[in-house]
Amino acid sequence: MTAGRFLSFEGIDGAGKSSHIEWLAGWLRERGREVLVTREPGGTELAERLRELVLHQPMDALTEALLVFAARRDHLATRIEPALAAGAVVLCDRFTDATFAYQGAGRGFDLGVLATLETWVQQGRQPDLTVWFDLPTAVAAARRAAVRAPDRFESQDEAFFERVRSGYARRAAADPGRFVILDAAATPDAVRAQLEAALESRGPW
Ligand SMILES: Nc1ncnc2c1ncn2[C@@H]1O[C@H](COP(=O)(O)OP(=O)(O)O)[C@@H](O)[C@H]1O
Ligand SMILES: Cc1cn([C@H]2C[C@H](O)[C@@H](COP(=O)(O)OP(=O)(O)O)O2)c(=O)[nH]c1=O
Repeated sequence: MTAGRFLSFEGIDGAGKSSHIEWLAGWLRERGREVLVTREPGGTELAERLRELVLHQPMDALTEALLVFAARRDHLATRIEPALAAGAVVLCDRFTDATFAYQGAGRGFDLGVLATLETWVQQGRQPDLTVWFDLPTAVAAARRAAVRAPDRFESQDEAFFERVRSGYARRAAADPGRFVILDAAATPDAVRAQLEAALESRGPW
């Protein structure tokens, strides 16, 4: 049986992740792969309920970190691990790098506590590949303003998103073999071409 592959997609809000994940799912299905498209926080009934709270309910940074990891635990145990065991490619819109970027760098929450939670919850599981859609915060802000009402994160100021972007840069530097960095300020066609080239170079799929 074909081995499962776990891909995560990261970037500040408005970077273009959602727009490209569906395209990539089609690209993989054309190659005969079983694909699970999912997201965090979310991906299970319980985790989607926690997502609603995290995105809309006021809470402190520790509560926020515990809830995203609780959601992650349920998602990993009941959906991601079974899909990987069945040979699927899992495309996950955000994973633990987002926690280090948003709760860690963005909110200033203790990175050591996050690392402990990461170890407990993931028991060694990491994405095989993480695609970081990187772009200047002002470009992402302009895209967000054009399309949707902001949640608790999207309503943060530009300085917050600068910290989040730096947080992603540190995670990428610490694990360069796992990360692919895309220039997400490019046109949609150019972003897609970068993504396709990155995937081709990591095949066969
Ligand atoms: N490369 C791009 N150039 C211009 N606009 C884009 C690009 N990629 C996505 N968009 C638009 O920006 C907005 C945010 O994209 P989205 O995929 O929802 O981002 P994310 O999931 O990373 O928050 C959407 O309106 C989308 O159509
Ligand atoms: C996974 C995760 C997401 N988040 C935040 C980042 C995003 O602002 C928000 C939801 O992510 P996302 O699904 O990208 O939002 P949208 O559907 O609006 O594009 O949750 C964290 O703060 N920590 C986390 O661990």
